[in-house]
Amino acid sequence: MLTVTVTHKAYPHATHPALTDLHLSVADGEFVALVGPSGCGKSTLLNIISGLDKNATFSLQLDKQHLTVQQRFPLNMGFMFQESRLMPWLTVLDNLLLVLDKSKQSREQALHYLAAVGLADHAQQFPAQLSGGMQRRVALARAFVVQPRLLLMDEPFISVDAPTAERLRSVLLALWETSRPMVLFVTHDLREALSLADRVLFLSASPARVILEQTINLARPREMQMDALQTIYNQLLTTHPDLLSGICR
Ligand SMILES: Nc1ncnc2c1ncn2[C@@H]1O[C@H](COP(=O)(O)OP(=O)(O)OP(=O)(O)O)[C@@H](O)[C@H]1O
Repeated sequence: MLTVTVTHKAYPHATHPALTDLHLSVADGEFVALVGPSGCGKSTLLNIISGLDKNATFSLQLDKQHLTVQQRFPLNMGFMFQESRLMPWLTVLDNLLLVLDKSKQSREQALHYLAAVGLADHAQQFPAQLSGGMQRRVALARAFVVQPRLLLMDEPFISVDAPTAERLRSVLLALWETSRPMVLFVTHDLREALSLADRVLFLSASPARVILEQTINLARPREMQMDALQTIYNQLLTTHPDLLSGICR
């Protein structure tokens, strides 16, 4: 179990803190979606957890052990951002090897994950030779190739067309089912959150707090359970219309 508490985060010269007293936890093997309005602090939160942002007062506990910034390696974190963030001068394979050591075993592992996302035949191509959806699949493979215990995803399927996003979500779930890392998945999109997560945490406007939590006890793939999903969706919209303002429904 990972427990996160952000006591205070303010950007220089900002009139208000970006985050105060935000608390959440993720169980082993759990897929958690974070849904909240634009600007509430979702990316800030992931940056703090990842260690990219060190200017915050916060605590991370893994199985009740406090983790300092230097001690995060047990989490073996994988990342996926709003853009693919591939190195354009490296081949697809080398983009994966960048996050691994240079052993023969790593190369095999990278090729294994490229095959798992359907890109076995594209290992020697450069990112610019791939479509946007294929580049996201490379980014997914790169996130999983480190065999993360924690995966941080910041709106990874934003600005791709709906069928491509659907395909990427099913690739993500297939990868996740094989190793079951803890996932924190940020999205504006309530339907995306409900289709993926075990638990959805709804965040308030800035500074973000968890104001509602919804457990989704439905087997995956959830396209087979549209009626049950629609019921949860309708209940949320009926019972919490104010909380869901600013979220894509
Ligand atoms: N580098 C920065 N310097 C100053 N203020 C920042 C910086 N990054 C973010 N902020 C501010 O902090 C607040 C939280 O931003 P953040 O990007 O974390 O929100 P978000 O919920 O991820 O937004 P979105 O959903 O639009 O991506 C916002 O008010 C934003 O303007």
